Amino acid sequence: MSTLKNRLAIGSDHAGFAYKEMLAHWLRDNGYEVQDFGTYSTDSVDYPDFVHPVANAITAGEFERGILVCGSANGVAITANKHQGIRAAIAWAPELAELARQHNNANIICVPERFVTEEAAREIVSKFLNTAFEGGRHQNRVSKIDC
Ligand SMILES: O=C(CO)[C@H](O)[C@H](O)[C@H](O)COP(=O)(O)O
Repeated sequence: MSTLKNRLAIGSDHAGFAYKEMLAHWLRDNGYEVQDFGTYSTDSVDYPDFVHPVANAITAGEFERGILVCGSANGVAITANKHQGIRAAIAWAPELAELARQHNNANIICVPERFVTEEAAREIVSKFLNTAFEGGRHQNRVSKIDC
């Protein structure tokens, strides 16, 4: 049964394509419903073209959480965070994904394909999906992000 909790939006540019494909297959094998917003090859593209649709789908309430992949994760994070209500965090280690959920209530995790292994990428995404926001003092801060 499809619930918002197990529906995920995923996107990448060409430099994140391989890991986006790997992560999408792995997540589907683990029971998630994954909508792939592209890109769909390693042909050079512009990451904003594939980030904005993911961010828009989340802010529209179609998904609670998203995964974005590019070479360094910088481009996809910078772009996603232009959207009100998006809290996109870069993580190159599982601990950073965990903190992004615990302290920042991140709703998008950005993975740097060119700087982490496939296994690390899966661990990062797993931490992102399986860590709760701590609220409390952190909620006061998160509530002040959108201007
Ligand atoms: O924004 C980025 C760099 O900080 C992303 O990592 C892109 O994937 C990267 O810029 C793509 O680089 P390329 O040389 O055009 O493959």
